[in-house]
Amino acid sequence: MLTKTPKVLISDKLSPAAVQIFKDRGIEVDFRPGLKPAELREIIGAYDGLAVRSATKVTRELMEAAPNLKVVGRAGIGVDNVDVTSATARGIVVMNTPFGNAITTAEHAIAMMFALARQIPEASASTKAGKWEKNRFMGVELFGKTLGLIGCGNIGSIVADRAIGLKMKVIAFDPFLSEKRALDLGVEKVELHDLLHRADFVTLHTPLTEQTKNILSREAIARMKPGARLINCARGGLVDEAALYDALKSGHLAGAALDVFETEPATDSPLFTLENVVCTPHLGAATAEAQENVALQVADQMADFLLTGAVSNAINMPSVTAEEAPRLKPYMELVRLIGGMAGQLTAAQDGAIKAIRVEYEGHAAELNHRPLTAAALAGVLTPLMGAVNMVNAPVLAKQRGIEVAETTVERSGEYQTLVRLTVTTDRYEKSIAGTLLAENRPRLVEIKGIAVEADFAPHMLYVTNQDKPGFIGRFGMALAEAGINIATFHLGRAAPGGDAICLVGLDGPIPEEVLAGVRRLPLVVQATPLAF
Ligand SMILES: NC(=O)c1ccc[n+]([C@@H]2O[C@H](COP(=O)([O-])OP(=O)(O)OC[C@H]3O[C@@H](n4cnc5c(N)ncnc54)[C@H](O)[C@@H]3O)[C@@H](O)[C@H]2O)c1
Ligand SMILES: O=C(O)[C@H](O)COP(=O)(O)O
Repeated sequence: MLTKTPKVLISDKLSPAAVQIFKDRGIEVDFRPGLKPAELREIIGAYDGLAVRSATKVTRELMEAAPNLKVVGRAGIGVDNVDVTSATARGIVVMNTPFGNAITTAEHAIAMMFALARQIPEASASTKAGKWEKNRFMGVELFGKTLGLIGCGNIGSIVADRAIGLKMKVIAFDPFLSEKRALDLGVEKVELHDLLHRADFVTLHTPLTEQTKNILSREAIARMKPGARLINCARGGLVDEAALYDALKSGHLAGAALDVFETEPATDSPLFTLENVVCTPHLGAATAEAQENVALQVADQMADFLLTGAVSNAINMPSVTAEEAPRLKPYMELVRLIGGMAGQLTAAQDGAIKAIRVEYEGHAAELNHRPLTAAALAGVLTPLMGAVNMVNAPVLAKQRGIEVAETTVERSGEYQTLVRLTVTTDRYEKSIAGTLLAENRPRLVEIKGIAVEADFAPHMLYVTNQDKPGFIGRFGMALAEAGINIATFHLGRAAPGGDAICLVGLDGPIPEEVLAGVRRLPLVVQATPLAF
């Protein structure tokens, strides 16, 4: 959430509805579709949010030039034009609008299937050319034919519904489609080789990922039923275009309808020379209704995130609803503080973190934990790795093999609400717990199982010592002699004469030589400066 007015750039042709939403929500917005990549890199540094369709390539280089960028909003579904891995590493939220153009795109796939079956584009061009070639265009019926869906998610299932209405038999290959969902949709779940062997029409509806890239390879195309027709309204990279050309040219396939291409804009392709190929320039989502839907949705989602911290439809972080965001806000601060303290103490002791556990007790147990745990991880990791936020923290923790666990205890103990964070390194385990007091004031209540009540101050000094007479006097004197004012002073101990903790709030950072002096005092075990 920002304190200054956020600024958003719209770099693709979005409906003007998006501009209006941003303005209405008090966000500064610039509408600059059609910028060249270098021009975009020049100006992106000024923006907190970037709204795109598929034309803008949100690359690592672009994001490196965008130190203020917090959110990329995709007005549409496919995010293959966004380097999500780099965005995540940089702590940038990537969100899309998963449903806004699904019906429109499914309708386009059905339109393409009809266009292929009846050669409508060629027949139209011939008729307009005055040829009246009534005998040239012999089509095929869809009735009773088998339609093979590769990918049966939002769009695939709408295509299935419409095709069943046309009395087609629908089969689907989708590893994530359950038998129950297939049954509900009225489609038969099959393996890819079976689908290729049986389908008269094959239609693609998967995202473009490392797994789906080239899913219709030369070998897969060779296995398609002779005379079959292909429809691709998903992504160009799903199909080997050279192999498709060969299969169409040889007559192995009867036709293909392509809305998407490996390289876009596609202004030249051998496929364009073939009569049995129908093409549209990535028009799947191009209806007034769909464009209005995705523009409104992406603008609202981005505004919610920038203004309130609510997160919907993010690809790379857990959701936070608009209702949850204000409830989570004070806890976000609490976990940032206790996480930051744990991280600073870990950094001071040079331990390699093996595990981080976050326990939520009482009221805290009732909250949406995933974003809180992500924020706690960010708190721990920031002192060790530099700027980490709740977007990249879980990924960084995973990359470093840190085991992350969350537990909830519904019943509250001494505090009505409590969050305890435990960091386990290769050498020790350290826990820090905090609560929220009246008006959501964060309060530290426990360190290493020892009760220590303290407010967080921007500068603190954490000292562990042996609980023996003389420490407090010498410690106070050391700071006083250096002219350092103690703002707050908090003590705790495991047992009389045992390990003790002293946490002081200071008016500013402690100078190195004073810190060294404190470390040399008798009974002091360690002294670590903390900044929040
Ligand atoms: N032409 C256009 O203008 C246009 C418009 C919208 C969407 N799209 C494309 O359509 C794609 C699908 O959109 P959606 O809303 O249906 O997405 P979705 O996430 O709802 O569905 C995708 C489906 O693909 C399945 N899948 C994933 N990997 C697979 C694999 N290896 N093999 C088979 N199935 C696999 C998933 O399980 C899921 O069910 C988008 O990712 C986008 O690239 C294109
Ligand atoms: O993935 C999508 O939503 C479609 O490919 C639409 O792309 P577009 O917004 O560039 O039309």
